Amino acid sequence: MTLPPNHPAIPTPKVGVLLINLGTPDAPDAGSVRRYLGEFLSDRRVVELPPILWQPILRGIILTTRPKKSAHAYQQVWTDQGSPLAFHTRDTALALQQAMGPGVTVDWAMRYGNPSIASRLSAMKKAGCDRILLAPLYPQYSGATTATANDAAFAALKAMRWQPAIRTLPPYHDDSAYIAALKTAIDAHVAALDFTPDAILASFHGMPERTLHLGDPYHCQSVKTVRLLREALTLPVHMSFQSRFGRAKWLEPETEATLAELVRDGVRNIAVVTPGFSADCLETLEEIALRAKEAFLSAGGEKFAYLPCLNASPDAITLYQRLIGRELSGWIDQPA
Ligand SMILES: C=CC1=C(C)c2cc3[nH]c(cc4nc(cc5[nH]c(cc1n2)c(C)c5CCC(=O)O)C(CCC(=O)O)=C4C)c(C)c3C=C
Ligand SMILES: [Fe+2]
Ligand SMILES: [Fe+2]
Repeated sequence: MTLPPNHPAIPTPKVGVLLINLGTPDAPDAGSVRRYLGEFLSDRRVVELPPILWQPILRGIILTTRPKKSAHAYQQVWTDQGSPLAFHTRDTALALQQAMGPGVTVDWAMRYGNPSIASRLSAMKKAGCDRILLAPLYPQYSGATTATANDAAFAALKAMRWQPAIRTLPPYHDDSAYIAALKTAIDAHVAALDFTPDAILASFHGMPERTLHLGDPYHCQSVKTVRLLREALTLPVHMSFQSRFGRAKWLEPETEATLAELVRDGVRNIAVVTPGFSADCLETLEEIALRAKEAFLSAGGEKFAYLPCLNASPDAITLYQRLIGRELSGWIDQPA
């Protein structure tokens, strides 16, 4: 049968993996930060208030005051490669592509800002990917991170006549490969320090406390990660939540308050890790490595080290190959 002239060419089927992270402004200036925060904080998975109440506060107060302050913070961590969150996520995709070989197409996208999930899904589709694994890089599941990343992907698929088949990466907070990657990285970073920490503090991004009561598993999954880390590491491991936003009650204990309390309990030398972040970003490099350090030292602490996220390290690539290879079972001949 001859195909009609407008019939789409049928490409050779390919498997794709889309790594997804939160998103970041395009530049560290107030205008770019305002655009980014406007999109991020209008997501009802992030701020769970009726738009009729929230949008006037967002547009009238937050977006008129916060972008300038946040832009200043971004300037302190920005590099010649751009925003750390973006370039670490890009480097992770490039290294994973190398590791997985040409049988799988690995790409990356951001939930807010660029490159958008819709644009990368469309590019993958054009490149012939008919089976795509969405991989939100959040070890602990939350509606505000994992679910909204998948929502954005499904919203983009809604506009496609011929959709690829989709799978999504489950949370990996208690996966032995994740705990092993964290342990290897933490042990190596601690061994390279010029002091021996009295303790480790694992600081997770906070969430409004009501999300826990409404059934979001983020808090419990973070607690389980810490329990498993305690079993894997020799140093004592404490836990806290950072990055408070707004007036509601957030998960406790809060990071800076915990650091001050640790000093009161006699801890002088500390190493802080952020196992809930797959890549270093504003919240780790500015809030922890700069501001929390300052708070710890002013409270009477003596030595503070921030240990980097897994980023695109060989440990991270081994981890993602394992997690992703498992989810691609039946889609590729041999799980990676
Ligand atoms: C209601 C507000 C927020 C919720 C809920 C929230 C959850 C949440 N966020 C991350 C990871 C990241 N957040 C980052 C920045 C950031 N987060 C909020 C607010 C909420 N986050 C704001 C306003 C900002 C922007 C910076 C600022 O103005 O202070 C980032 C870093 C982005 C970057 O560009 O580097 C990450 C990563 C998680 C994991 C999470 C829930 C579990
Ligand atoms: Fe956040
Ligand atoms: Fe912050």
